[in-house]
Amino acid sequence: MPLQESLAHWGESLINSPRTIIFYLLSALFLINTAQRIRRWYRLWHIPGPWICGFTSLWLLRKCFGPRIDLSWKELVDKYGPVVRMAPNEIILADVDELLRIQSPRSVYRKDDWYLIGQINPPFHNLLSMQDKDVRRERKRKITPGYNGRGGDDFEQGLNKGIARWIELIERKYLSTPAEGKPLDLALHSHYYALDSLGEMAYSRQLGFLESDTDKHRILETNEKLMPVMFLFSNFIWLTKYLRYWPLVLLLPRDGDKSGFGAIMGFSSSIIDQRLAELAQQAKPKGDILQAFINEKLHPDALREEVTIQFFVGSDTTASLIRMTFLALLTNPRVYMTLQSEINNAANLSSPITATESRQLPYLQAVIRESLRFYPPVAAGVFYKDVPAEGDVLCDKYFLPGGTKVSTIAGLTALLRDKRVFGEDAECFWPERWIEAEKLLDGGEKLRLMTKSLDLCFGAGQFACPGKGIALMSAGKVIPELLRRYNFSILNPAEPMKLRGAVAWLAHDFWVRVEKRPVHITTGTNGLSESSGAMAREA
Ligand code: HEM
Repeated sequence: MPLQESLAHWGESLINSPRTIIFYLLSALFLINTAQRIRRWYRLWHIPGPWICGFTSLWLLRKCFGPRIDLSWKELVDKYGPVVRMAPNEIILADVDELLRIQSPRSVYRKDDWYLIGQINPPFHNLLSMQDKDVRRERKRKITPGYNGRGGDDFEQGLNKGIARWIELIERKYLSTPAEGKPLDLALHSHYYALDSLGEMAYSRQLGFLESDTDKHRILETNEKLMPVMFLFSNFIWLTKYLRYWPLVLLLPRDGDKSGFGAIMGFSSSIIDQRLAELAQQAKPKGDILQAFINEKLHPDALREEVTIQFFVGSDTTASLIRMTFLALLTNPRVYMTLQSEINNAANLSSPITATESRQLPYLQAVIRESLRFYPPVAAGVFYKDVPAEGDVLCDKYFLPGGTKVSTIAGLTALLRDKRVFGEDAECFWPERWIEAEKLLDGGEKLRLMTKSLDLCFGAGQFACPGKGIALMSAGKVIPELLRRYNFSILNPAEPMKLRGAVAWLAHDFWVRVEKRPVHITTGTNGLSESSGAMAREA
């Protein structure tokens, strides 16, 4: 009896004390959480990686706040091998053949919810944010002709206008003399150039960044603030889903915004409406990307999404390629001088240099390839693909159950600095490696291996970037045109540029001094003379 009584008393006190109830509830939650974590750890226990990454995403979270997450991923690959666990369900893959296999047109891997960060205008989707394989294939089929220049216009016309405006701006405001220095921020201006020339190629309009020399609609300022947030969200997919709901949806750009990419969206919408109205009045079709999309009978909603996404994915990346090439040149005087003399010695170059001429300058092409290798423009993005439901085996060794997220970009920096492929000096910027590889008497094998890795900068197979040709043409024309006209030097050698990886590279304060070179440029086939101001204004 006394025992029964004391047990009943103990039971009562357990239930009656609120503190005790809270204690038991918290303990139960803790046990459930621990059990879940152990279950998640066990799913991929056989994948190498830091032990903490098997239980929590804290490692990834911490790296998201650092400036160079790509180098942290490389360290993991160097230490653990080509398949590494970086979070409980997230894998880095750094094997070229496996990356090509899982992205091939027949692969049943699909885009993960990570791509929802590319859905700039919910509920509508663009090619980047679409996940359904069949819907994507159909959309890509329709938009590819536009990216390949089948709108009719030569993309070069648009690029020439962008180049002319940049030169006109330099001549007007940024030419330094021994008596006076006029610093120019190459980080900012390369982005202005990328946006302006995309405006020309996408819908034959100038966006006016270079002409006004301002961050119109505060696009870049907003981008700079938004990208780190998006980057953080993109690594925590469950958060990304909430981005579609109030109040987080307010962070996303919206058609009609006065600033940020929403302003470009609004501008694109009005241009599309105007173009459709003109065509209805039998106006002569233009030859730009928009026209190519219209020719493929894209719905007006799809037109708006596909035209606008180009500015999100095409401007940061192209600007990054241009500015990182300049950074590499200005910090390697020998490479800089070799390239300048190749340009000086090339006979009868047009002005601006045509895409064909640019492709015929071997050292320039080697410099651009090396710049892509050394600073891949999207090396800080994960671009997860989901393992199909039946699971998959990577590198003949590692079984991944269905639903595991495999990053097809996180392994890129490790691959592009792999000494077995790029040589013992893979950690150095050295364009000659591409020229030397071409000379080897190995039937082109080494060059093929190097190029196979490098091409992964643009994704592959069914996910490959359709803007690759535009980006390479854009950089291939503007870089030599600026180098033949001006001498550039870095103003702050200790920290030439402020850089932070957040999917793309956020760069600012790349201050340089620009001086006119004593070279004579004859008016070439494209009509850009030494004084290009008149042409820029006409354009
Ligand atoms: C150096 C410049 C560029 C680089 C390195 C680059 C790289 C990439 C990468 C890695 C992807 C993602 C592949 C994946 O999902 O796995 C991508 C997708 C895409 N890029 Fe680019 N890009 C560049 C320039 C451009 C330009 C200039 C445009 C447009 C004018 C563009 C348009 C797109 C589009 C629409 C997609 C989505 C493709 C799809 O989902 O099938 N990109 N790009």
